[in-house]
Amino acid sequence: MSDKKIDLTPLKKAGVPIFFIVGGPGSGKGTQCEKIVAKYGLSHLSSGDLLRAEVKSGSSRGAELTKIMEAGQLVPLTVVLDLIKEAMLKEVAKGSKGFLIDGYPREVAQGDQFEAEIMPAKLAVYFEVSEDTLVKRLLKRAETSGRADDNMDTIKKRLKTFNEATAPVVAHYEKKGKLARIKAEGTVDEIFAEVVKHLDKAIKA
Ligand SMILES: Nc1ncnc2c1ncn2[C@H]1C[C@H](O)[C@@H](COP(=O)(O)OP(=O)(O)OP(=O)(O)O)O1
Ligand SMILES: Nc1ncnc2c1ncn2[C@H]1C[C@H](O)[C@@H](COP(=O)(O)O)O1
Ligand SMILES: [Mg+2]
Repeated sequence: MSDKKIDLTPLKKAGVPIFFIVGGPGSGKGTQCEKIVAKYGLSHLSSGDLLRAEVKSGSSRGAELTKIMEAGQLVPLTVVLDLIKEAMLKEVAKGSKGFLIDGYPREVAQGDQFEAEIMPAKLAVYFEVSEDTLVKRLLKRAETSGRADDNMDTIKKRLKTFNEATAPVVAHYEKKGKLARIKAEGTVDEIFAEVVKHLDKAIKA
């Protein structure tokens, strides 16, 4: 990352569809995105994965990012948005058919800034899952994930951040008529069947 302005012309010219994928920690965003990629061939960019890669790269801000993520808090908007822009540009250069932006927006301002600077999203897909289920899934994932934030202490903090900062995102896109609210307590395939209904409709529109 640098302070240089990112030239978004190729991304804007591509004009491909963009879907925001929103949900609490462990709601199944990554799991469903994998299935969407397999069916629709869209490019999947997870803001959390991009941040973890940035930490792994050993960049100067890695230590600062680790601290924020282990505290279950949100990293600054410009840091995430710049990582997403760079990743989108790389995908567009490879001929991307469209994007799943997983874990973004985490706060209303993130969505507004993304849409103002890049392009409006077609739809925000929201996976609605109870806190009990989220905790169960994350504790199970903790057995194998190696993720520093898959522990009870950080999970509680991530849920608090979700309720305070991200729940308003859901209301924001609902008000704009751009929200697909999907009850996501069932099996992966049951949830995916609902996802397909919404994506097919949005892609045709
Ligand atoms: N429908 C489901 N039923 C049971 N387990 C599921 C379901 N969907 C996903 N999982 C599992 C897979 C993972 O171990 C865990 C969390 O799913 P995952 O796709 O990683 O969530 P996520 O991407 O929303 O979480 P995070 O925000 O932490 O990255 O739950
Ligand atoms: N869009 C984001 N804004 C701020 N912080 C973010 C964003 N996406 C991820 N993060 C940080 C905070 C999260 O707790 C961790 C892990 O993200 P995840 O999507 O759960 O993998 O990264
Ligand atoms: Mg994920």
